[in-house]
Amino acid sequence: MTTLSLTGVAKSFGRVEVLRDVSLTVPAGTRTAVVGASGSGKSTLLRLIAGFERADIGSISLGSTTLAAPGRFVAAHRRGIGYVAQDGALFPHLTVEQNVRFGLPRRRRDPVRVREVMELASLDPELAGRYPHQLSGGQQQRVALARALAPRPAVVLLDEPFSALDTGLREQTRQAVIDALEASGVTTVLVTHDHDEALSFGGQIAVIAAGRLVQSGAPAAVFDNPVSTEIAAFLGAAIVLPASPSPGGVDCALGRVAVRHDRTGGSASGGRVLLRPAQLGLSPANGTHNAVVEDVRPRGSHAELLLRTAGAAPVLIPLRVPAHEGSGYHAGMPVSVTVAGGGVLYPAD
Ligand SMILES: Nc1ncnc2c1ncn2[C@@H]1O[C@H](COP(=O)(O)OP(=O)(O)OP(=O)(O)O)[C@@H](O)[C@H]1O
Repeated sequence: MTTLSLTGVAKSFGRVEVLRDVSLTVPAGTRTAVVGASGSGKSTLLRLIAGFERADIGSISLGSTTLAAPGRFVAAHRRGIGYVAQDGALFPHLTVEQNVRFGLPRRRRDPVRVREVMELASLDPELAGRYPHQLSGGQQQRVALARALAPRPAVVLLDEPFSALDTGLREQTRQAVIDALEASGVTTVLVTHDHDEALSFGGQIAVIAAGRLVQSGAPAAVFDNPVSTEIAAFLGAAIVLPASPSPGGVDCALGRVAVRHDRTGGSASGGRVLLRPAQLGLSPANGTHNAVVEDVRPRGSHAELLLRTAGAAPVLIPLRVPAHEGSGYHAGMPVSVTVAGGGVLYPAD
């Protein structure tokens, strides 16, 4: 178990700056998910840690060993880092067992260790003699993980390892991989563009946007208090409403809301308040209303409602309700929306 640290890392390809001033610490034995939109620089970051690319400036270290810094570069195969690619990158002409064994140095190709890591990755011993094309996508990814874990690396890097799997298999494989990483206690970095995956992967999430690390911390803390409304929307459904100051909070189209976190620096002029759909309660209006149903779309187990807030500057709010509740609403119906808990206040646009 070793701590991975990046300090002030930057990388350009030609004139294109892909990463800028990235600093990140992944404590020994913990898991961090780096999440960002396509092209934000996630894979490049992993490739710099793995030693497949050289940083222009900054340093990367593992415990007390500097892997990369001005004037120093440890080659990829000497870093003690395991890498799992998007498609697993298994050798098609080798069996499962041979693929896993390949992860071990030539003189230490111990069959006991092969069996041990296969078990760690929840791979049935019966699969040992199969070839990659005889496995499901999820099994292939678990073989790739077993191969990466076999030599007991200090760090494992996972580059979108679940993105090619379909929904059910993805969930199942993700949990098997998390369990294997947990049991091996290896320091891990996952990159993904999927916010749910990132929020449920480990103890830390790091959000990257246009090559900059914009926020990092415990997943619940980052989700609860995003640095910007853009990051809030990237991490999950977000409702952002104009807000003016009022005693004990702010006034917005849904009424008075307490401020849970103030990101305006204490501005007395209000701004915009962020709420999450799970905070909203909906009922048919009984007397006063603060919104009107614009549209109802049944979606099997749930219904998607679009609400238009009442008042001078209406805002559209998408909301999900269970199917049996959705049938109680129709377009044009006045409704009462309540807000539980506070919001996060941001400066006006
Ligand atoms: N070897 C390279 N030469 C030139 N440009 C590159 C190279 N590798 C990456 N880039 C560019 O760097 C930017 C970031 O790429 P990167 O693959 O790191 O992003 P990403 O966040 O992993 O994206 P995705 O989720 O789509 O894989 C992109 O604009 C990409 O075109």
